[in-house]
Formats: sequence, C-alpha cells, structure tokens
Amino acid sequence: MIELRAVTHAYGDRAVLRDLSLSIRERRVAILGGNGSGKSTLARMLNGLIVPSSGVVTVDGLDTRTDGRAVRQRVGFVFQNPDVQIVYPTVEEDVGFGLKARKVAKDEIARRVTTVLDRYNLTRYRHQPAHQMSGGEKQLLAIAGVLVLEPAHVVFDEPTTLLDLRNRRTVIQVIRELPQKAVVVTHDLDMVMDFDRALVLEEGRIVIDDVPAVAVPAYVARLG
Ligand SMILES: Nc1ncnc2c1ncn2[C@@H]1O[C@H](COP(=O)(O)OP(=O)(O)OP(=O)(O)O)[C@@H](O)[C@H]1O
Repeated sequence: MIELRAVTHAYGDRAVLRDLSLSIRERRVAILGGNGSGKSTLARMLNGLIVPSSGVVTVDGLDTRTDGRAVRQRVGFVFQNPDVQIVYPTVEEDVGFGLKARKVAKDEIARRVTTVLDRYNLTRYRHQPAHQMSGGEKQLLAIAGVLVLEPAHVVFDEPTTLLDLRNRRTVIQVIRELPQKAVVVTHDLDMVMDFDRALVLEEGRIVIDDVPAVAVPAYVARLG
C-alpha cells in the first residue's frame, strides 16, 4: 500500500500539492488532471524521487524520506521520455544495468534479461544500440528495464503520450497484464476506463476520486 498523509509540496514559494491524504491499495490507479495540476510531482513522490515539503509518504510501511533507497527498489518509475531512462550503449546492457547495480550474479542477469526482452518482443535488438530504436520500442525498452527489477509497484508518467496508435495499444496491453500494482499519470482517458480507481487533480488538490466510470465523465464535465 502507498499512503500519503497531509502531503504538501512547493517549488520555492509556489505550492503544487496541497494537503493530500490518500491510501492507494488498488491494482490500477489513474492520476488525471490538466497541465500543471501537480500529477508528475505526485507521481515522483510515490517512489521518493521527490520528498514532500511537509507530510509523509510511505510505501508498504517504508517512509520515502528516510528509506528512499528501499522505496525506489519497491517502486519502479517509467518516465514519459524513454531517452532519460536509456543510458547504456546496447539494449542488453541497458536492461541489465539495474540488476548489475544490485550485484545480481551474471548468469542470473542474462537469464532475466532474456526473459524480459522476449516478453516485450525486443530480442532482435539485444546487441544493438538503443538509440536506433523507434520511440515506441524505446518506451517498451524503458518499461522492460524497470520490470526486470521486479518491483512491487510501477508508476508510469504519461506512458502513451509520445506513441503512435499501434505502440499505444501495445503499452496499454502491457500495463493491463502487469502482475504489479500500477499508478498511471495520463491524459489518455480511454486507457483508464478499466482501471480500479481514478484521481483527478486540480491545482494540487484531489477534486475527484472514484471508479473511472464515474470519475472520467465527472472530470470531462468539470472541464466545461
Ligand atoms: N522542478 C521544478 N521547479 C519549479 N517548478 C516546477 C518544477 N517541476 C514542476 N514545477 C511546476 O509545478 C507545477 C506542477 O507541475 P507537474 O509537472 O507536477 O504538473 P503536471 O500535472 O504533471 O503537468 P503536465 O500535465 O503538464 O505534465 C507546474 O506549474 C510546474 O511548472
């Protein structure tokens, strides 16, 4: 479970999240809201990339402020732009990098990399430079690089924004089939309709919190 208690966040003197209290237990949770409403800030808080100015965020009982490292191992984060996540020259090295950093044995790394590349149809790129891949393939590679670490939760920040229709469909399917719990920041209302819960942020506050069948129409109505 991910829990926020009286969380406030400001960049300088600009408040971006205002007194959020929230427990996330569901398998699939969407975070919706207009540009600048605080979605990415909230998402980054869930794995300790940002610690709140005040209040507490815990993941399965671990405090992001004091147990940041353990939290980041439990919560994988997929960035909107896969280029920020892809650091190694070949696809194989890139996917294996996180495991290597965790001192996993070489043959175990090879086994897990093989499985995950196969799962996301990336095997043919194994020995190729990641920068030769298309945007959609890079997004899948970034997802593979997170999932190979077997986190308990995965946070996605606008995972379909840069993708064409076909790759968008693939990523939606990947998220649907994930065994992990997932929190997804998105403007893609269609993709969240089968989620368990949708939160709508407005100026750093949660203004709607319901099942998507209720939350999404309410959000659209609010836009006028
Ligand atoms: N590092 C930062 N320093 C200063 N201000 C920031 C920083 N990051 C975000 N902001 C500001 O905080 C506000 C909320 O940003 P955030 O990225 O959380 O919103 P968002 O809902 O994800 O927006 P979008 O849909 O446009 O991605 C914005 O006004 C943004 O300009």
